[in-house]
Amino acid sequence: MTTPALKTVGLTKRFGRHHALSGCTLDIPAGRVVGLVGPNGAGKTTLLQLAAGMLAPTAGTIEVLGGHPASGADQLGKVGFVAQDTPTYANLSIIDHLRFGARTNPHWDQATAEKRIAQLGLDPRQKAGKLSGGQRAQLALTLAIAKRPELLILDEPVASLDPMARREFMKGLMSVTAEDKASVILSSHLVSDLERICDYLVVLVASRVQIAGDVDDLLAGHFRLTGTRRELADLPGGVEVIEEGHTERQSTLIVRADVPLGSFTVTQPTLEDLVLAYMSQAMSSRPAGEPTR
Ligand SMILES: Nc1ncnc2c1ncn2[C@@H]1O[C@H](COP(=O)(O)OP(=O)(O)OP(=O)(O)O)[C@@H](O)[C@H]1O
Repeated sequence: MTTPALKTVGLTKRFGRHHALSGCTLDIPAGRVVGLVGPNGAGKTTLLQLAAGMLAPTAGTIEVLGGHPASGADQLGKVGFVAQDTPTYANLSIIDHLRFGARTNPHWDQATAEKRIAQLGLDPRQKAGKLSGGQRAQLALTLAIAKRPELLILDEPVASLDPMARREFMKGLMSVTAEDKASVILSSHLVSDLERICDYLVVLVASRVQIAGDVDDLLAGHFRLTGTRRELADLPGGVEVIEEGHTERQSTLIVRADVPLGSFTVTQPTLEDLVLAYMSQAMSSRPAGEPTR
């Protein structure tokens, strides 16, 4: 069996009395592009920072590529991390950033870094402080890619980008994953940002993992049922209702099922339908009055 990219058991992070991440258990195979989706404050950054070794767990365990996060030079060299605010040094030029990368990373790939900067049309002498938000995000991604990491962790990499820049960023990322076979974990509020490139999905809401798995398996195991309330009242065993919506004439259910549903009107939900269903299930099962943070 190959070593998982990320394995957590009961991983929990508290800040004071507040749970930012609760009992998170994941076993994500290597070689995947993983979408970590959840609303504001769900715990996405906390999980990614635990994986990057920037935070220590309160309870539970976490392994990244079979090792402890940030446990030494070897482990640090295997993981590239781009934080949410895509930090760069404002007074250093792009070329200085590449020099710094070359000096601090044992597997640094200068040719790839220079090629990406040229493809992006950036002037290597430009100071990072003078770049736009999107260009800075591209520079931070270039630095992370040129490390040649086995796992690339990107925290909301497209949040500050306009739609064109989003597309360019995702295109760049796709070419990297195709060439390098690296594992990638990237977070977003929106599944629409991720669904074209991710083959594995983790939905995190209110500090808990709601569902995680292979995108194809998730889609194959979930269904949208439509009919009258009466028709849908009597579901067979093995069907779990994730979300339900009713109008006077028609009811719609998103269900998870491992039994035939031949007697119902069944269509295939999109990945976005599925994520929204799990998000609303998690929000509605939160006890009344429980704060979101
Ligand atoms: N250093 C900290 N001290 C106290 N609370 C924190 C700290 N970092 C995060 N939190 C809290 O933990 C929860 C999870 O935060 P986190 O940043 O992981 O969420 P997120 O899913 O990344 O949110 P967003 O999409 O808004 O970036 C939030 O309620 C946040 O306020």
